[in-house]
Amino acid sequence: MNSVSENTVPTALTIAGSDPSGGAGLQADLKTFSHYGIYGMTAITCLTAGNTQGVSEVNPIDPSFIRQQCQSVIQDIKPSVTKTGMLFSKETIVAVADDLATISCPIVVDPVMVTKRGDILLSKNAQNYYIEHLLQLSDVLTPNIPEAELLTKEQINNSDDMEQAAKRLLEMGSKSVVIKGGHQKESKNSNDLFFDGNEMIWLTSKRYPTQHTHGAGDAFSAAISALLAKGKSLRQAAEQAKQFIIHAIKSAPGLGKGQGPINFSLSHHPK
Ligand SMILES: Nc1ncnc2c1ncn2[C@@H]1O[C@H](COP(=O)(O)OP(=O)(O)OP(=O)(O)O)[C@@H](O)[C@H]1O
Ligand SMILES: Cc1ncc(CO)c(N)n1
Repeated sequence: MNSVSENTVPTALTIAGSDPSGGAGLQADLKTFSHYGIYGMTAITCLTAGNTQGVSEVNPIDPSFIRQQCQSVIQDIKPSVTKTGMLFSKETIVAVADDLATISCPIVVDPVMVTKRGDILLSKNAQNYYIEHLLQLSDVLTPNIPEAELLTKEQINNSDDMEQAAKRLLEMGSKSVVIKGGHQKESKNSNDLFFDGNEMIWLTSKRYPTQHTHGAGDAFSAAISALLAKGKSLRQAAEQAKQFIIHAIKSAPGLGKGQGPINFSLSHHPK
């Protein structure tokens, strides 16, 4: 095998599903990487027929072909960071874990399972495969609240519960966690929680009265990934990604008939 040459620019590989409407999934990841000047690469896990109104169909890619895509990339261009998004099936989680175990770069695992609308993006009971195969490989785990509940098997009703869940997810194997707080619809705030086993930090924001947050979770995790690729610390990456997502939600372009995408063209936002 040829050795992988050193990169001239930071790079990021996303192992994720496709959202044809362009606001979520690998499309959100690539747009976010570009915002930060990161060269983005993809291994596609599934094709969704989805848009701002929901996901109507999922067409999974054969796990052996997902591995082939990963290998094509990593044997050629070294990722500075690797992120996982929608994996959809148990078989894909296991296949992707095998590839991640051989990669020497920070790994961001976004355990995509369920959207705010309730679309199921992971087959039933597959969360246990995340626990067995992916948690211990992740440098940063970025669940939303329902995903953190499914992983810890504990309900989250308030910020104390979020703090307990963060501690539990580290005990379960992840090196650090950012729990995304966007699902607390009754709250005035949309606060996320960062914990690396040492520092526990609330990433605070008011909750904007908007439904245009399609793909916000993907973009937030992608921004953390991009900032890690640029050499930021975990804490800096989480804090700066939070500012990015606040601006991207505030200036959403208002596209689509449902939950519209965020704004990926933040020319004035610091990178
Ligand atoms: N209405 C809102 N106002 C401000 N911030 C928000 C709002 N909704 C979500 N966020 C922020 O967006 C980011 C994504 O959080 P969320 O919990 O929605 O993730 P998610 O469910 O994975 O998203 P998705 O599945 O839509 O990609 C977090 O930083 C969260 O705080
Ligand atoms: C492909 C894909 N990945 C992730 C999400 C969650 O935002 C979505 N809606 N679609």
